Amino acid sequence: MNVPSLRYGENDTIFALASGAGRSGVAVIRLSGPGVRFGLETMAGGVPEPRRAVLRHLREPASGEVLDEALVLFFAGPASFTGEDVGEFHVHGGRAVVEAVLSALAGLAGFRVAERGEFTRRAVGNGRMDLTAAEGVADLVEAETGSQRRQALRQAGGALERAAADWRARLARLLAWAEAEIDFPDEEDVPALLASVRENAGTLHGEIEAALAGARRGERIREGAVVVIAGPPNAGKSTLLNALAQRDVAIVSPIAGTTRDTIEVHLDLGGYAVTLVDTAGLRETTDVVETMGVERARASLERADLVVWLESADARAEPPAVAAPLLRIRTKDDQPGSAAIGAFDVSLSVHGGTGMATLLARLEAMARAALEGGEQALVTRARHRQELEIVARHLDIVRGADVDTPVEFIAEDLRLAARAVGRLTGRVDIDEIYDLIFREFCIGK
Ligand SMILES: Nc1nc2c(c(=O)[nH]1)N(C=O)[C@@H](CNc1ccc(C(=O)N[C@@H](CCC(=O)O)C(=O)O)cc1)CN2
Ligand SMILES: Nc1nc2c(ncn2[C@@H]2O[C@H](COP(=O)(O)OP(=O)(O)OP(=O)(O)O)[C@@H](O)[C@H]2O)c(=O)[nH]1
Ligand SMILES: [Mg+2]
Repeated sequence: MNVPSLRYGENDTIFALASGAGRSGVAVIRLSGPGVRFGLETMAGGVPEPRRAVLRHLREPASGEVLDEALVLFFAGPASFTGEDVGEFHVHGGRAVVEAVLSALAGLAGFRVAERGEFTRRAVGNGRMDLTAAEGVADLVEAETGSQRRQALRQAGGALERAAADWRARLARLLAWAEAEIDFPDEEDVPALLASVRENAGTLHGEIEAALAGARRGERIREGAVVVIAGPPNAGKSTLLNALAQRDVAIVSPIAGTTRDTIEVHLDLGGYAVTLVDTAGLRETTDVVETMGVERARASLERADLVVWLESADARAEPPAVAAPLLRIRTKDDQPGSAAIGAFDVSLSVHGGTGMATLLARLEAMARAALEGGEQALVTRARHRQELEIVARHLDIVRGADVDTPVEFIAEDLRLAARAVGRLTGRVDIDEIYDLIFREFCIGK
């Protein structure tokens, strides 16, 4: 069925610089929409054979001036990234070249600059991928570590999309059984039918719970694990942050209470993304600004996946109780009196250059222990987890239904479960919505 489009600008031909902003060797300008053939004819003198790169002069349509010599590509819809006709100009990456080609495109009738994510949005709208795969594409562009890249690639390739489509189809089948029972009640079959619906709901429930079990690791891989450096003032926290970041991020000084704001640095720890947070030294103080810093430090400790607690001979304190695992570090072990510090996991001196390899190895091992396997997780965002928790809740009710449960209730839980999967994938079944509306009508109306 052809549903008329209500989205503004959906029939425009969109274009954008697809490669990064700024000077580069080659820049890719991508076009998508019904006007692509016209655009290629007007600016490149013709439409290349699909999926074959050709070298062409790009011309300013009005003046005929040659703007660049470029590689030109054409992908005929629907076999393209967006599902529409797609064109590409691979131009020399200078600012003036890119600017001239973009402004020539802007002058073509029906052409406009693409909005953020609009190419992928059209791919979803044209059924090329679902929302979870589109999120995977976004994650692939953002990926900073190997594990993030592998996770995003799986998701962009449809790992969650396929699982969700399967869950959805099975829910629809269970719903059809339940609804047949509502419309054509046949007393004798009820117990057998109910047993079968319950059993199938139980199997589905198990699969959703298994997906949810990997959610924490999946989300941590994507967002990065949070490692908080904490300890008393002057313990060498900012010095350690700078050493791990291999750049001068935080101010270091012999004055206790130097750091006030929390300072975040993104690190690749053995292939895993980690956000390293430097915090204000914990102590009671009358300084208003430092007090705010200490409050921020305590808030960071609460969201930590790992706390790295620092102490030195000239800065001693017992760690506070925290939920996350805690690694105790003795710093400045080049200082006299260091031996007096009792229990610790790693001893190091940033100035002396000792113990750093041991600390890094410990951090990598802890990151691996906490995140390994997370790249295979189906659930990589809170959004996925929340929808699947709704699905699991309704399936749990269905699998526990007894003979007295009205079949209408079972159908309703199945419907709510299916709807949550629909929100997850962004594929809301039009037939289902029609069914919901027209079921209220009577036959013959
Ligand atoms: N130059 C260029 N490189 C790029 C992209 C692009 O759009 N342009 N991509 C964009 O993000 C990624 C590649 N992704 C793509 C995904 C699907 C299709 C495509 O044409 N799909 C058709 C045909 C499939 C086939 O031949 O196997 C289809 O799905 O029907 C193209 C690129 C990364 N590299
Ligand atoms: N001897 C020695 N001194 C160090 C070492 N690491 C840091 N320091 C010194 O210790 C002092 C405090 O270092 P910071 O890194 O600013 O300490 P901090 O824990 O961030 O302190 P606050 O931000 O005030 O909480 C500075 O004078 C550093 O040079 C080390 O390995 N050996
Ligand atoms: Mg500091």
